[in-house]
Amino acid sequence: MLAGRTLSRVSAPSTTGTVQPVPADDGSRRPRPVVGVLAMQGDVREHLAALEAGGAEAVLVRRVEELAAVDGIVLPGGESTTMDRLLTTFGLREPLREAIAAGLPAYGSCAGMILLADRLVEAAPGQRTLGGLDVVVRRNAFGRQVDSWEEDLPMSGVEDGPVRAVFIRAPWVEEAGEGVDVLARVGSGPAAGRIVAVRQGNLMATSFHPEITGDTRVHRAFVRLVAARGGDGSPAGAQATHAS
Ligand SMILES: NC(=O)CC[C@H](N)C(=O)O
Repeated sequence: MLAGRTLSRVSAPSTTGTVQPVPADDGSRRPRPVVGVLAMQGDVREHLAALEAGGAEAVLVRRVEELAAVDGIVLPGGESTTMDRLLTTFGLREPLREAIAAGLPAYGSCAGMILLADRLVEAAPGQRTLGGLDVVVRRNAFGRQVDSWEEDLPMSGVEDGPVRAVFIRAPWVEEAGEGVDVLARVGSGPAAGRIVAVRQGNLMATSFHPEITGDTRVHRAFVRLVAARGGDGSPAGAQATHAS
């Protein structure tokens, strides 16, 4: 899918008359991966902008056909119980769950982390997740006194200094399975030491919202993960074709 898009969109005739690809913005010749943002509810626009700035072609995903066309997907911040209901209404729950289980790279921020968790503490009655991450996530973990919290946190896989972590009625990872890499923990305050960013294979999640800070390094890290999957011999996009 990636190669096809490049040829149709960014090819230009050279002076010798042969067709040569135009290098991408970052100077590499790799095409931009197509990354969807689940657009049921939440801060969809912020993720679209951060993904575009982070080197992806960002598209909305509301329907199964749109899901089948992406190389990776972002599950935004918002309200996980509402997204849970809308996933069923839009007929996306099973296709998305299957695509993630089959290896579609996914990044969840805040409510998105909740959607990716295999197990929840403080779930709303009847609330379901898509799963994929071998973690226990506690919803609204910071409690009433620390409803929102901001801190600069070092995050592994993100170079050039700490990221501004903005927590809004945020979850944290209460337990992480053996295959889960912890990327960041809260550094101070009552929640010090709590796990707030993780990666497991093609899945990433943060309790915080990098999409609202103007710092695109976390999205860039996810776009690299998506691009690596497409470029490592596995057919990019193939993971989602079963969903159509
Ligand atoms: N900012 C957020 O995404 C908050 C998550 C919200 N508390 C939930 O359970 O979905």
